[in-house]
Amino acid sequence: MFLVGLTGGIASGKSSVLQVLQQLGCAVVDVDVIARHVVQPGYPAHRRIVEAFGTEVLLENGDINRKVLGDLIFNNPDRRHLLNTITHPEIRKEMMKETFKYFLQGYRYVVLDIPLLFETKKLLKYMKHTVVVYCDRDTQLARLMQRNSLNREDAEARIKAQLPLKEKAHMARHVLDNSGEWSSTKRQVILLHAELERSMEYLPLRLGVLTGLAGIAGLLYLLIHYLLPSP
Ligand SMILES: CC(C)(COP(=O)(O)OP(=O)(O)OC[C@H]1O[C@@H](n2cnc3c(N)ncnc32)[C@H](O)[C@@H]1O)[C@@H](O)C(=O)NCCC(=O)NCCS
Ligand SMILES: Nc1ncnc2c1ncn2[C@@H]1O[C@H](COP(=O)(O)OP(=O)(O)OP(=O)(O)O)[C@@H](O)[C@H]1O
Repeated sequence: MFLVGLTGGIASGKSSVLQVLQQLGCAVVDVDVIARHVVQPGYPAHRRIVEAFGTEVLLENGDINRKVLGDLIFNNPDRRHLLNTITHPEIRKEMMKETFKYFLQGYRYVVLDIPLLFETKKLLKYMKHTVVVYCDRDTQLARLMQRNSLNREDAEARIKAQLPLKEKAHMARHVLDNSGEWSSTKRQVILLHAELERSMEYLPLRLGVLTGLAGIAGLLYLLIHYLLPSP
């Protein structure tokens, strides 16, 4: 099985792309969904967030007030780092569990939507393919302000909390440009899916070649050690 790391910037369109890949039959893991799961009341990360940031980051029902916590961390790198050290190990554990379940189900590859793949770098070495969902800065800002009902300043702070999207695009093996119409992005996703599927066709071939080479090495070993007369 191999892993495909899907990433991008805040509101660049990762979830929308992931949804299409899921509809096409891919095994997908959404790290933002996991990040919401591991901070529910009763989970260790929830307790540690309250210890670190105080009860003002809680709603009346005990859930994390995501708007308040977001405003606290997106404007302050130290607080952001603190939240990351609390949540990221829990997120990674859940991610591994979900990926392993797909492995047991026989999926040949899993697409993981990891917003901070290039920032934290911890998971990069496990990704056979990296995909960046890119859009130009003005479009990103406008979509973020609209989706999260944010003013320009707060939206810019959220964008600045991540590596520039252009830099991420340079680092990725595949780039999907989501600056334009959604129909254009969808076409790019379908082409990417076809490419990932094709790359799997070579897997049995590679396994065959490796098995063949191992067989030849074994035969040579037998020949040298048992069949050839000792000098
Ligand atoms: C700060 C929180 C409460 C804000 O919640 P909110 O519902 O407003 O946003 P949501 O979780 O949907 O995240 C939206 C996007 O924000 C960006 N983002 C989230 N956390 C971070 C972070 N620590 N640093 C930089 N960008 C981040 C990502 O692009 C993400 O896709 C939440 O994002 C959070 O708990 N973050 C810490 C966990 C984390 O790092 N998640 C990112 C995936 S590893
Ligand atoms: N091509 C597009 N045209 C118009 N709107 C779009 C397009 N692609 C995405 N959007 C909208 O932009 C917003 C951000 O998209 P999406 O939620 O998929 O991004 P994301 O990268 O997953 O965001 P985040 O990780 O920050 O939650 C959504 O409101 C989505 O409907």
